[in-house]
This record gives sequence, structure tokens and C-alpha cells, in this order.
Amino acid sequence: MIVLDNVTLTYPGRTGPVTALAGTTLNVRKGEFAAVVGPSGCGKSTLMKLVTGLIRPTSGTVSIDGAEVKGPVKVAGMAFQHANLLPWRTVLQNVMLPLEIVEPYRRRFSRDKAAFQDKAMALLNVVGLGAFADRFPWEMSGGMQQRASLCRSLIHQPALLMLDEPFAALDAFTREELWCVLRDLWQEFGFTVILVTHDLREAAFLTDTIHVMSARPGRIVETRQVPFPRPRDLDVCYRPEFTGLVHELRNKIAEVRQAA
Ligand SMILES: Nc1ncnc2c1ncn2[C@@H]1O[C@H](COP(=O)(O)OP(=O)(O)OP(=O)(O)O)[C@@H](O)[C@H]1O
Repeated sequence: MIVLDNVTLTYPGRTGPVTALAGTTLNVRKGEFAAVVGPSGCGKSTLMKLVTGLIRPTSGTVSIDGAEVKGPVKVAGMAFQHANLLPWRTVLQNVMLPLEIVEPYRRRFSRDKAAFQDKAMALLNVVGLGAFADRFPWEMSGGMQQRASLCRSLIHQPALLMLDEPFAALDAFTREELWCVLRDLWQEFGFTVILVTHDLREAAFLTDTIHVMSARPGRIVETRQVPFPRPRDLDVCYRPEFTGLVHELRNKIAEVRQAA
């Protein structure tokens, strides 16, 4: 369970303090797929940095499974808008990178390398990249790179996956393909996800719960349960109740933008 309790975050800022979040409260259950949506600059990335312990709140608390987050957390995997694969490493070597860094894998890396490679290959197979393990990132499309990035964020079996606009740079068809890849990974491994996105269809297709943030200083102003039964396929996106939910979320964000 991830809990943000009345969190305020003020950056010192070059020209004076900037309050990015003010009194933000958020609960995400273990195994839940949650999205955070809101107007540009409302503090979504700040919220991600707080949960992963990259920054500390100015006031309030962030906790994971009852323990207060006081520094970078080991239980999280992360993926961002750009895949950021290392160009001199093959796809397989990129996916294995966290195992060379994160304990307890790091100390076992030389001894268990063959088993780790099998594990990385199994993940690459799940996302349809099994045949591309020896390619370099620059030999692959943006969508393929993002698939590899998802594998890299999951190789150390994190209990929590933090995704900051992971598909924003992809074309619409590739994006929908990647939604299904992420859906399948989540269904297979059962980790908790917090997804930051501007794409309301993406949030409605993938998640259990959507949290809407106000304009800066951000706080959660509305939480919507996503009622569509699972397993979901892309057809759900064309149902009237799906379009209705997306429309309502859009109106809510327009309203909070105007209120700013
Ligand atoms: N290091 C920093 N110093 C000062 N202000 C910052 C810093 N980082 C972020 N901010 C400000 O805090 C606010 C929230 O930023 P954040 O990146 O969290 O928003 P966001 O919702 O992720 O934005 P977007 O949707 O555009 O990606 C913004 O006004 C931003 O300018």
C-alpha cells in the first residue's frame, strides 16, 4: 500500500519558492493499477519522485507498506517517456542492467549470470522481443525500445512500477500495442503500478483507479474507479461507457485548468 498523507512539496526555485504540491493525499492498494492525470505542470512528476524517494516532502509523509519513505526506494522499477537504453549495450544487456546494480542481484551477478540471462530472455519473449535480444537500441523502432525499457524496469521483480508518460512519444497504433503489452505484464506479475499520463484513454483502458490532480499547486481533486471488467481488450475503448468516462475526465481537467 502506497500512502501520501497531506503532502506539500515546495522547491527552492531559482527566482523564489515554487509549491508544486499542496496537501496531496493519495492511497494506492497493493497490486492496484492506478493513474494520475491532470493539467500540465500540476506536479505529477513531483509526485512520482516523492513516491520513489528521490525527493522528500516539505511536510506530510509518504509511506510504502507502512514504512515511511526517507530515501530512494529499492522496491520500484521506473520507465519514462524516452526509453533511455544505453546505445553501446545490446537489448539483452540493457535489460540485465538493474541486476548489475540492485542488491541482492548485484553480488550474485557473476555466479548467476546464466540464470539471469534466462530470466531476461523470458521477459523479452513476453513482450515479443525474444528474437531481438542481440540487437542494439539504435537498430530498433521507438516502440521496440520502449518494450525493452519495460523489461528493464521489471527484471528485478519490483513490487511497484512507476511509469511517467511511458508511451507519449509513440504513434497511436504502437501506443495501443504497448498498452496491451503492459496489461499482459501486469496481469502476469501482479505488481502495483502508478502511471502518470496525459492520455485519458490510456488511463481508462489500463487502470483500476484514476486520480485527477488540480492545477499547481497540485492535489487530488477527484478519484474515479474504472468499472470495465477484466481482462480488457481494445474493443472496450469503443464502448459508449468508455467514451463517457474519458469525456467526464476531460471536462474535469478543463474545469481545474480554468480554476487555476
Ligand atoms: N527543481 C525544481 N525547481 C523549481 N520548480 C520546479 C522544479 N521541478 C519542478 N518544478 C515546478 O513544479 C511544478 C510541477 O512540476 P512537475 O514536473 O511535477 O509537473 P508535471 O505535472 O509532471 O508537468 P507536465 O505535465 O508538464 O510534465 C511546475 O510548475 C514546475 O515548473
